[in-house]
Amino acid sequence: MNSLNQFRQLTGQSTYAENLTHLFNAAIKENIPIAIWRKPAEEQIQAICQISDRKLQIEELENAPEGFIFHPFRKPEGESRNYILSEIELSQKKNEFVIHPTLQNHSTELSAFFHVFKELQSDDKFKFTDFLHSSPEVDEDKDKFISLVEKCKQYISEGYYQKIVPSRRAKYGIKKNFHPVHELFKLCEAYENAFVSLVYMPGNGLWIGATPELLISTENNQYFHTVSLAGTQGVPPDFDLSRAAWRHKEIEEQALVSRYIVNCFKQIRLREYDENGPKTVKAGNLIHLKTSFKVDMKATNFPELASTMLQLLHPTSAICGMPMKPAAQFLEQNEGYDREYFSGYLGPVNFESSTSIFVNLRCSRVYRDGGVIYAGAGVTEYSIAEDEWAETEIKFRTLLNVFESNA
Ligand SMILES: C=C(O[C@@H]1C=C(C(=O)O)C=C[C@H]1O)C(=O)O
Repeated sequence: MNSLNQFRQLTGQSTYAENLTHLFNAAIKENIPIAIWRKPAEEQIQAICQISDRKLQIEELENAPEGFIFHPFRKPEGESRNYILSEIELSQKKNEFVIHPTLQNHSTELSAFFHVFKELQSDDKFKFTDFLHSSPEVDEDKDKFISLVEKCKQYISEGYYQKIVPSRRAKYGIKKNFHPVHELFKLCEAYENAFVSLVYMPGNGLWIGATPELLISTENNQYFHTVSLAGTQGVPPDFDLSRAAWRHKEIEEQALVSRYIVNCFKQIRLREYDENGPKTVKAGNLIHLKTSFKVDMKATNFPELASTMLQLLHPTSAICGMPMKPAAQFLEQNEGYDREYFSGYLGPVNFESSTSIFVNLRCSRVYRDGGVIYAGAGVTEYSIAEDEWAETEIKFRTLLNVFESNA
């Protein structure tokens, strides 16, 4: 029997949640990259994994094979991969495995993988945490973050910067029955407008998140989109968006991000774009200000706009600061830890003629003994340090409220 039929037999009787859980467990056990995601306002979850050992570093999105980009905040040195090739696909729509033709020469690996998958179908003792590293030391000192914000403000008032986005991280415990795939389903249910993701990359760990921030997207090689998202307020669950009121600080902070995007368009002499906003949008327990930008790549004759803008935009002033290079250097010298994939970018590339790449916010890395959660806050000359601390606390709640719920 060929591998594909073997797989069909294995999955035919199970629900999508069961198949996805076993696929995830098999990927963790075999130490192979896997990405599982659900796009904003869509119902279907999608999963891909890569069993061949090709290590791709993708820069040009337009000609990339179907896959998932997973890129850290800082550009990694040397030859590290930032891409998961779609070799085995499991979509919620079909609930059946699709094996890509590129795997034809890898039948030994494929059979070995099926074998592990099959074993795991009847192994209720499997613990994904056994295959992860232990969590690092994390400095959660409030005073240190407050003085970092004060230092940002001081440098801003001296005229070196207009905005800096310092961040911090905190540890949390995970329940005994915590399983990332189950948590992913809960996040999809709780945050229908978020890009929900679960990614495992050998050597770079396991990441889960529900981000509100699009970095770039393209549809049918015709329309390009990006957004500027900034300004944050915590709101109750039934908050009426029309009642949102914004202070000068947030309006200016978000306008800076929009200006940054417009400047990127200017650099490449792109003059025709639609700009819509700023509007108030809800992201779980928070509201933000958002402006959307849209470009017709055919009419403007910019077929490589997505790759070009990805290089120019990241890291945007929503997550790093303005001007970008000195702000990145300031963070490197003063933030006191490596952000890794937090505020990097991630998303599916060239799936059904569309690419959707998001900023990795409201995310957490899961370790053997618990999780580490990340959040940042935009600091301008009008910031109050205590408020920025409170903002990072409520950003943590986006994931933690879901992880702590018993659903
Ligand atoms: C940095 C984060 O969020 C970014 C910063 C925001 C702000 O400073 O108000 C708002 C949305 C995001 O662009 C985060 O969620 O950690």
